[in-house]
Amino acid sequence: MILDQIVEDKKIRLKEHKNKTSPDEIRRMAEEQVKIGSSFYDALKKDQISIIGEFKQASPSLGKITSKINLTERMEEYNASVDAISCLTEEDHFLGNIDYLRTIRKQTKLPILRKDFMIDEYQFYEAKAIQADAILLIAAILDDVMLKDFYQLSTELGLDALVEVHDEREMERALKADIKIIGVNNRDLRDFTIRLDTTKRLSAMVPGDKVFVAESGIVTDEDVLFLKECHVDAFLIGRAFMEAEHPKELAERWKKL
Ligand SMILES: O=C(O)c1ccccc1NCC(=O)[C@H](O)[C@H](O)COP(=O)(O)O
Repeated sequence: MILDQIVEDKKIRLKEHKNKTSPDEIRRMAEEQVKIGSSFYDALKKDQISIIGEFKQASPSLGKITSKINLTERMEEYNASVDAISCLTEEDHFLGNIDYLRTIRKQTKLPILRKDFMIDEYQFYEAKAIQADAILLIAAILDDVMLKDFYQLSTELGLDALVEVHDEREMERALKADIKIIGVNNRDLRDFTIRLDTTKRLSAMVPGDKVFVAESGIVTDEDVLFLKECHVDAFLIGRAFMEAEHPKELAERWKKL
């Protein structure tokens, strides 16, 4: 499965990162950071629907999405219309980079989610050092012990954690670990098919005190209306915004629907 390949490539990248900035140094950098971004949790836990606008240049399912985007113009639109930013920092499959997140940080006080494949403590200190406000934990690549330990480490570092699940079993694991922010990825990572019905199916399991996020495959008004019926707190939107000339228009329309 693609996740196995991504994790293998991530291990190689991790070695490179650790050679460039040692674990001791990255911890020191993390400790020195003063928080700039607002709370990711608070941005999603509102009465109205929230939108997380993603920056991603490519993905395994879509290939290259954009040629060259004007980051400053995009950030002006995101700053005026979305509630949080998601920034891919994975290099090999999404063409992301931690420097990309650093650049975005300079242009916003909105909370930033570091979207990556977190498999090692080092990445959490790195996320803090580059001034991310939240990280993604993918249940499919973490066992229960790793999920618990990484969640605790995130909390200790003042990072919110969005825990991503794909099915009932992973949802049960997230609930058992008492995770506050749970996202359902509608993309089946075995064949990349999108089924928004996954959010609907799993919504029945989510207690009202959780922040519930629908991720992936949200591109039309009908998609937004369907997911609003599933009582989600937030949408995470990548492709539709990256391909739109003006993501602000889409975000404003979808909030009002
Ligand atoms: O999108 C992929 O191909 C993919 C493959 C393997 C792991 C994760 C993948 N996607 C990451 C995401 O979660 C999406 O970037 C995010 O939910 C936004 O999705 P979309 O709005 O469909 O671009």
